[in-house]
Parts: sequence; structure tokens; C-alpha cells
Amino acid sequence: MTAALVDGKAFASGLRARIAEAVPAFVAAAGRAPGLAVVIVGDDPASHVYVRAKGRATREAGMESFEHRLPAHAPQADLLNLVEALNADPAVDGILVQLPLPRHMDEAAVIAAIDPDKDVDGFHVVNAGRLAVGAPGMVPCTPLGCLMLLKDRLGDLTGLDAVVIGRSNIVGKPMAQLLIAESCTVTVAHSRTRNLPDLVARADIVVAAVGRPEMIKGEWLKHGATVIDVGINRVPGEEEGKTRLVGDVDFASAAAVAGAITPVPGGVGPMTIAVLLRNTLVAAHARAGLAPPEGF
Ligand SMILES: Nc1nc2c(c(=O)[nH]1)N[C@@H](CN(C=O)c1ccc(C(=O)N[C@@H](CCC(=O)O)C(=O)O)cc1)CN2
Repeated sequence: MTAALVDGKAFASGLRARIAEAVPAFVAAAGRAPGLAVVIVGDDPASHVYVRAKGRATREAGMESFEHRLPAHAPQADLLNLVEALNADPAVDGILVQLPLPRHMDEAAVIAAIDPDKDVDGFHVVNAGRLAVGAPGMVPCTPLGCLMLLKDRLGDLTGLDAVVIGRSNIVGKPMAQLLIAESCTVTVAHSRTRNLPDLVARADIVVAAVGRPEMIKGEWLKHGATVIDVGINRVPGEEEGKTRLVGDVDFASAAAVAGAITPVPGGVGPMTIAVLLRNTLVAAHARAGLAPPEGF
């Protein structure tokens, strides 16, 4: 392996510590702690793990955590009523509805019901629009976390060629917007792109968020490229009945060519929750009429 390992776990832990240090100043100014409400519908085991981790991280940062659980068969109206109540609750600065939702629910309709100024996931169309035009707003946690890792590693990104593989509303599209705002030359590729290896070969930055285990090969990469792997795919392990996590990048071959690469696990994943806390702190300042917290 020649690539440097981009340690997202360590970066996220530093970010969370800085957020925790900033919370007392908010409490002193606003007379209350920032509040994050997380809503989970159904029994998906992985989602429950993430929601528990979010609650724990919120409390560790000195913020108020409000957790709401609805059964898998709950009607969509119950979820919309809960979101309405959270929109109106002055103790709640951020609202997050854990995805995926059960199949009978319309994710877009639920996201649209969240007050855009409390939308700490940054998924509301108002926030997508704000990001597209360069206006202040809530930015989706995973892509913002990727950008933080890239800037920490590379500094100024101006003029660099970036390929984003994946075009989801949650990662691919906002990632591309963030890189455009940093003056990168951005190509958005996806599972149907015909000449993907050729596009990847030109890129200084590769962000893989396509959801296909180990699809991006080291042989495709430009020597020294920075590779950010957003994929979290569970695949069969070496031992019978065991599984392991892999990214969208074939780590072993990529690490031999890249300049730097995020591992899976321990790369982008931990950044998602750290940036969620950052977004909650930012939302709390805005709702309290305070200037944005510095350094985030
Ligand atoms: N409303 C939202 N739903 C979902 C989001 C989101 O940002 N908002 N993202 C994902 C899940 N997610 C957070 O919710 C998340 C995924 C992964 C990790 C993480 O730290 N992963 C670890 C590995 C964990 C494991 O062992 O399974 C890592 O990569 O190191 C954190 C948060 C979908 N839903």
C-alpha cells in the first residue's frame, strides 16, 4: 500500500470534541441546549444502530436528544403529524427522519414536511436549492463530511478534476454541488456511465457513492489521486456465515495507486454523525438569532 489512510474516525472525533466545546457558549447565550429530534419508523436493525449512535453522540456533545419511534405499520399521517409537532416545538432545532422509511411511506412527502430551517439532514428541496445557488442552508451530512476530509488532506481544491460516482439526492448530487463551489471541474458518473474507467483516470479526486461493492478498481485511478469511498456494503466474509463491510472501491488495488484513500469502515461513515451535530449547532444558532458558530 502506498496511499495515505484518511482517518475519518479520528477527524470525526476531533470535530465532535470541538462541537462539544462550542455548546456551552450557545447555552449561555440562548438559555437552553441545542435540541435534535430523531425519528425512526420500523424495525430495520442497522437503522436502529445508527439512531442509537446519533442519540449518544448528541448527548455527549451536551445537546438535548429527543428520540421518537413509530411502528413499521404506522400510517404516514402519524409520521407527518409528528413532524408537524416537532416543527412547532421551540426546544427542537434539528429534525431527522431516519431513512429508509417503510415502503408504504413517501419519503419525498415526509422530507417536504420538515421545516427547512430544522432540516439538519439537508434533504429538503429548499436546502437542495440553496446549495445549488450558493445560498446559506443546511448541507447533507455525508457529502459535507467528505468535503471536510478532502480539504483537510488537499487544502485548496481549486481547478482539480473531480469525479463523483453516484447521483443520489443524498450524496452524489450535493457532493457535486459542494465540489463545484470549491472551483473543481466536476463530472458526475453513475452505474450507466459508459466510459467510467476513462473518466476516473483523469480525476484528482474520486468520490465513490454508487452502492456497488468494490466496483472501482485501482487500475482505473490516476497515480496519486485522493479517493473518498462513501460505500458501506455488507458482503459474505471468508468464514462461513460471517460478513464483512467493504466500500464501493476495491481497497487493496486502489491503495497501491492512490495518494490517499478512506477506509471502510472508519472513513466517511463516522463523519456523517459528526456533521449532523455540526448542522444541529448551526441550526440552533440561526433559530436563536445568533451569529453562526465560528470554525465549523
Ligand atoms: N436521515 C438519514 N438517514 C440515513 C442517513 C443520513 O445521513 N440521514 N445515512 C445513512 C445511515 N447513517 C446515518 O444515518 C450512517 C451510516 C454509517 C455510519 C457509520 O459510521 N458507519 C461505520 C460502519 C458501521 C458498521 O459497522 O456497520 C463506518 O463506515 O465506519 C454512520 C451513519 C442511511 N440513512
